[in-house]
Amino acid sequence: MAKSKQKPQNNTLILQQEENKPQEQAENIQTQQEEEEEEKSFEELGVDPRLIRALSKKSIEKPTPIQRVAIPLILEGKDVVARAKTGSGKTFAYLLPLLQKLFSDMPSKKNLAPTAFILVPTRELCQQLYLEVMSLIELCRVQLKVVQLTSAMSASDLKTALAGPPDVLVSTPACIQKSLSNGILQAKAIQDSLSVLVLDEADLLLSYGYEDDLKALTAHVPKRCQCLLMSATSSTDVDKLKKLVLHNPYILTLPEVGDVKDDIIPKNVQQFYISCSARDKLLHIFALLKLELVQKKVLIFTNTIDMSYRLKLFFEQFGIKSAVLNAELPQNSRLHILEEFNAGLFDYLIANDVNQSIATGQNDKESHGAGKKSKRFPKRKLDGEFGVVRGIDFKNVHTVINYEMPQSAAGYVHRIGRTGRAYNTGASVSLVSPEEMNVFEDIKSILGENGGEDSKFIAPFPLLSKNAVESLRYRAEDVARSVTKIAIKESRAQDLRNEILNSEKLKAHFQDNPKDLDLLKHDKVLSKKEPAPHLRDVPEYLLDPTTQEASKIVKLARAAMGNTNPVRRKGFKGKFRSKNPLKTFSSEAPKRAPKAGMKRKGKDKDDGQKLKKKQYV
Ligand SMILES: Nc1ncnc2c1ncn2[C@@H]1O[C@H](COP(=O)(O)OP(=O)(O)OP(=O)(O)O)[C@@H](O)[C@H]1O
Repeated sequence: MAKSKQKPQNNTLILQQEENKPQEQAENIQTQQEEEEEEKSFEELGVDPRLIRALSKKSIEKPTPIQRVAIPLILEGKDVVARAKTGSGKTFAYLLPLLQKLFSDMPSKKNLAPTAFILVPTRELCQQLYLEVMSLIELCRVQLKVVQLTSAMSASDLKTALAGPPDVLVSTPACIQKSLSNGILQAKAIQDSLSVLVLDEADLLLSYGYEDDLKALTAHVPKRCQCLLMSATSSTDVDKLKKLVLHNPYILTLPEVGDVKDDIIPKNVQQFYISCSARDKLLHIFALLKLELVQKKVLIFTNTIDMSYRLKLFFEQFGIKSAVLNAELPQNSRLHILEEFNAGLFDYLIANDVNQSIATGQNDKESHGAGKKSKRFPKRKLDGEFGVVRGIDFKNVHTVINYEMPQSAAGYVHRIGRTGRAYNTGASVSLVSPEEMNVFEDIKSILGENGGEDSKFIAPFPLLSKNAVESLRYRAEDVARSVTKIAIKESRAQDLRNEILNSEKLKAHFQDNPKDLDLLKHDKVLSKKEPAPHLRDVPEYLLDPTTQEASKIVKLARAAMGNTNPVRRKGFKGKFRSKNPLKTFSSEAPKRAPKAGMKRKGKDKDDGQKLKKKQYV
């Protein structure tokens, strides 16, 4: 297959890879697009007015570069591979034309399988995507049936979901394979009905272990089916998938995606680092948060689940409320934590993004051990379909903190990509210990650093002075000592038990009230030891003027961005109390967590204790 010449455009590089098309034609496409595409509106791209109105209700007015190029091609029915950085709007780039096609060619009543499959690597993405599609359809007031499959579904659930059949199916490849092998989905029906196949987050599909599932499916994908492949990075896995499913695709690559520096990280994300010993990391993160030197909301990454709980327990002693998200929690809880965080119910989320099943080589993607209970104690199996970072659209994250460095540049890119989404700005702060310097140097060089020199792209964090850090050392170290291994173990087990109980109730409740979120709090206090009141505030005499100034600047910037209040979802509160099946929990329903530094009265001192009582009576 001959590759055509590469030619950079304003925002997009198009590589034409069609065997049958002469080079000349490829270039014509480039030139034409070069002139026209730059400032096109959704309307000019040919997007259906109903979809444009729906986007407008989501405050989305103009297309992103990848959308400008991809939408017309997909509307024309072309196979497309789109590679664009995280947060560049790839989802709408395929979803808008896909839905538009379904609006105009209403699927045939004779279809025995869905018209469109959207395959993603994790359940979190399935859920997020499903909600996105549903919300567009509702806003457009069009009758289309969309379902998501999860591997927790029994054969009869799958059968019910696929009855009809739905027009759009959102799933992981494993669930499709399960349905095929159970005879719930017929290969012949797929051959007759499938018109569009989307592989989203394609760079991750193979690394999550779906190669065999995909091969089994692609054997039945008809030649006429339009195939779309979306990816944040380019890799051999993407190439493999491309060969597996696509016929003469148009390859769209934003120039940012590649192997040069200011590439895959959005330009609107400022990257910083702080160099400190592993032992001093707690002290530094405490200073960053307590002195308010970073903008909220903050997403904090660790490499182990225990470290996430260590941080949470440490923060609690200073009145900083946070929630932990990890692969061992039940799926409903994880989805709910994500939704609450996105809705602005708490400001600090501590996430662990190491995919243990991949790390240990164990293929656990069909397992739901986290949701199973042994008689005495929940069995801690990790969920291999869990994807906390990859592709998840965290809303309004202004700062990403790498409390521990990721293992690879790709991991770094995916973590940092959770802020600065679309046209927003964001910042990242990486705490780098001497032991992590090698991986940090690798990341810098892969991102285009010129060896050894101080980074222009990942700069030293300027707002935290040595004095400010040292003034907090005593209290930070004192509290750090109290967060023992046993305390971490107990809290982790307690959180898991709570969440398993919650998860059952959540599942039942959300089946009836899919929009209710305000049910359970995930940022509840886990410490047995009550936080000492004097630790909640940093006394004035400990603050040096430079730090106070820095903190003011951050606050001013936040105010200028209109980010002083947490984002709350419309219609979020009080709608369901009367028929809330979680009555036992309603008294625990999230009051706003007190702002850091605000004193609380004795009554709501220990939410963890109260919750425990309610749950175990
Ligand atoms: N044209 C647009 N204008 C403003 N915001 C947009 C636009 N298109 C998408 N968005 C928003 O940008 C955010 C990121 O979009 P999306 O999740 O599609 O990015 P992505 O490229 O798929 O990222 P990732 O590779 O991390 O999955 C979403 O919140 C989405 O609603």
